[in-house]
Amino acid sequence: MAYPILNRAQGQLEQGLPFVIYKKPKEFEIKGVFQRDTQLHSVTDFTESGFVFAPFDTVQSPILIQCDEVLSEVFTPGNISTTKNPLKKEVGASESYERMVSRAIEAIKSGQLEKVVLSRKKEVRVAASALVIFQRLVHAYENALCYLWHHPKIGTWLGATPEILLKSRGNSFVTMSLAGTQMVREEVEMPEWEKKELHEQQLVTDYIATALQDTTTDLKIGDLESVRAGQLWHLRTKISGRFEREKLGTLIRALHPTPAVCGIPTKRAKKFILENEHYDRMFYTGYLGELNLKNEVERSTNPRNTEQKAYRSVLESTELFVNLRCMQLDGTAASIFIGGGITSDSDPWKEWEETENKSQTILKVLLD
Ligand SMILES: C=C(O[C@H]1C=CC=C(C(=O)O)[C@@H]1O)C(=O)O
Repeated sequence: MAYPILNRAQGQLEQGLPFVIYKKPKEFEIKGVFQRDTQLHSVTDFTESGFVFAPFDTVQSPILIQCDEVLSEVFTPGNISTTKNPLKKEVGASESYERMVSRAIEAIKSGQLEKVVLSRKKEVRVAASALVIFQRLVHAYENALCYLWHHPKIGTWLGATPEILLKSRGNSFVTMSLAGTQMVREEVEMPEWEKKELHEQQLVTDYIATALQDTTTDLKIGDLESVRAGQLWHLRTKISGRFEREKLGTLIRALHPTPAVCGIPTKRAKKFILENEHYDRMFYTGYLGELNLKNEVERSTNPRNTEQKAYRSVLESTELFVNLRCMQLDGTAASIFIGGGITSDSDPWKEWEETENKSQTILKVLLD
């Protein structure tokens, strides 16, 4: 294996011990958090430190992998093969998804909901191992958080997500409103967005801004941007501000689940999801990442004086991502999770196609 940290992960898998290996967006480092026993730790008040893995349903506690050992290794980007042929799209499975989307549109038009994010699970057989898939992910998706997470009492998950839930250091934080999807067409430099997508994303931005008002100060809503995630474009607005460190748990609870993965109003959208999707999302559309992790930061004592030596200080930071474009791996059986936001302007067939397009992010790294 190209990286010793991957051998360490392989050893952990063989011994049936919990771990996570991951690469953050645009960073050139693979990190690993390894736990020495099989205990299932959970997060209770967000003062804990470790790697958090939270389900969509807030009724269940987030899981924590404890930092018994933390390793990191320089990552060198390069091409490794992923499939180049467009994969055959599933035929015939679309009807029940389209019916569910139509029910959601009716609920929205009748005023019960404003927006709801619906999803499904796609099952495929794979020959590649978890570690091989992880390596393909980190090479294919430079701008995503790519991860392989394992706990013997829960299972194995992998993914490449473009969405930040919360990034905080000291008293400042950044989050984002990400919604609206279209396929990349290489002949078009920048995508054009329809009213439906702009509306869908604006709903998310407005919701987040309102949800954060009581817990934060100096709230800034950034510009609307088009961002690329693999073969997909999304609309994104960065939202930043300041908060009191002791309120980290309140902030996370205010953000999750955002209308980018659940809907508006949250409670009714969640009820609609639980009653209509007919499968368990588990950790898909939950969140994952570093919670109160100590990171060494290089600082200059005086930025104007270049001769003065830099010194290292240790800062606690939290960096959480929404668990999108992910899969659960059980031996050779992979379940890929995909979904999309439904508003009154949605077209059931297009929504089905969007989930098919999103599934390519993971399918691309599964085939041999
Ligand atoms: C729920 C998913 O995407 C969300 C994030 C970005 C764009 C979305 C959309 O266009 O609908 C969704 O809100 C998913 O990819 O499974």
